[in-house]
Amino acid sequence: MPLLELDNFVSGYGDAVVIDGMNLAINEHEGLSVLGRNGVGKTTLMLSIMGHARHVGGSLRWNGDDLGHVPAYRRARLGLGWVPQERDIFPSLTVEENLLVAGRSGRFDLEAIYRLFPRLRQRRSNMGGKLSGGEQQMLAIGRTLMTNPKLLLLDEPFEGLAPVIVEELEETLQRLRREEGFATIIVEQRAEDALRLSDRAIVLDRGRVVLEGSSQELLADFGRVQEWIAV
Ligand SMILES: Nc1ncnc2c1ncn2[C@@H]1O[C@H](COP(=O)(O)OP(=O)(O)OP(=O)(O)O)[C@@H](O)[C@H]1O
Repeated sequence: MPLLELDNFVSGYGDAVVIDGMNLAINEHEGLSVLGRNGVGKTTLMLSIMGHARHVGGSLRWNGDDLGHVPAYRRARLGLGWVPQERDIFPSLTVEENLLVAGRSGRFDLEAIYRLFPRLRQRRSNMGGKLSGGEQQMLAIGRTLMTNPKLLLLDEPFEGLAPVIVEELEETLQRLRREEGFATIIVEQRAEDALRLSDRAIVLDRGRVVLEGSSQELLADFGRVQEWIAV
């Protein structure tokens, strides 16, 4: 049974439909990239999975259970770990406090996060608002890992970061997948980076899947992806 399954799923905001009949299944340990131009609905898909957009039709299942009427805060408790594009770090809490407020018992505790991101250990007493963009992103990921999720949803984790930091983060995300077996969904403008981090990808246009395939396949035939994502 898939970990997460969308069946003819429709969602949006108010009267506006953004995700328009999506079929998608993600298995445990699987990595999926969600690609597409600005405004095609990538973030809305993540927000819908987390319960922050209006569910209009179709179904959304988690481990086979219908999530349709489950409020957002309970979805996080069920093992859906969301790392928002805005990162949402508490600026007046320290790095360590930012991590501890999210903590729930499980494999990932403070020590595990500091092993994964040694830079956060060095910065443990710094205020969240005083971190560089890369450190903020590490903290955002670390904080979500503290909830011990089964599925990690990352919205443009590399946005605005220097290439050397992107490389460091990519390595860490690879390790997480390989060693910890996380299922991940990654929304990214940098399509090639995302494809290298995933098993499979979908390309969206106007709230629908217009292209899908294994990441290897799509990397080998990247021109087809670019037809849909080039601006
Ligand atoms: N809170 C909202 N209320 C109403 N419409 C919204 C809201 N957020 C997004 N939209 C609209 O939904 C559509 C899809 O936006 P979404 O942010 O999901 O796209 P995206 O593919 O993630 O783009 P980006 O790469 O710019 O983040 C857009 O037309 C956008 O204007």
